[in-house]
Amino acid sequence: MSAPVIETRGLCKSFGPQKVLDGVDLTVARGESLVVIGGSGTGKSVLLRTILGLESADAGEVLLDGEPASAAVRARFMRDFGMLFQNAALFDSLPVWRNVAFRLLRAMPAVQARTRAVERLARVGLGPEVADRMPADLSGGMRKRVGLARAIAADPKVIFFDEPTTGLDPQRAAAINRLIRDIVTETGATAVTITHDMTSVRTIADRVALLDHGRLRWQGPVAQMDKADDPVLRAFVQGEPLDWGPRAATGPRG
Ligand SMILES: Nc1ncnc2c1ncn2[C@@H]1O[C@H](COP(=O)(O)OP(=O)(O)OP(=O)(O)O)[C@@H](O)[C@H]1O
Repeated sequence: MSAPVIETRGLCKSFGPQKVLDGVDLTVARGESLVVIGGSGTGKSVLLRTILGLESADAGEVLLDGEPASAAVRARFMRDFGMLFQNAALFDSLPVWRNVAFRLLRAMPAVQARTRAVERLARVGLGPEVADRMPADLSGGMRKRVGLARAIAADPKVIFFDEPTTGLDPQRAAAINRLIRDIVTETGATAVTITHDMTSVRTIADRVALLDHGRLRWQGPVAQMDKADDPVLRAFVQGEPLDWGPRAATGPRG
């Protein structure tokens, strides 16, 4: 069996006195679609950033393709990596096609990069007329599609999706979820998604990991998520309200 594409061992990260990651052991197998869920502020983004080397861990390690994530290993990993950012993170001064082709333009002539960008736009349901528009002229759903086209432009083997449905209405969110699932299946890419949108989880995930209080509290195939008897997972999946009121310390949940 090949080494996991991503593995974290005992990953810890604090900000001042706040312990955000407290020994996270995570593996992502080649070709699987893992969705990391957890409440707001539970450290999902910090976990992603630490895997990518944008934050340094206080303890523990990250392995990429089975090797400790040195600068050289990260550089190799990033060559086959694509990411859809939460707010699509498009460059507002560049037309759509240049956003999509941003990395391609370093590797091929502009004409070829533009052709590829138009193909990728088509894959996410956007016509060639969108290629020359500016990001500011697009709706939120279109921007997200452009972000997705950019994420897949260079045929990545690993794709991260950071809150892919944030800011979209339910129908556009469902369309993005479907696109992500289809693209991941088609390309065989390894995918890691962070979200608290349960519709995304059900559409995108092969496997689910619940982050809670700095640790992975539950992991398993998406099909087992509804049968699991972990109370924190159940509360999250069913969207039970958090108790923030004055009774929270002493009274029942509610
Ligand atoms: N650079 C930083 N400096 C200080 N605190 C930080 C920093 N980055 C994150 N944190 C804190 O770490 C905690 C986890 O943040 P993180 O963004 O990972 O949460 P999240 O699970 O992704 O939340 P959400 O679902 O709301 O995006 C939060 O309390 C946040 O304030």
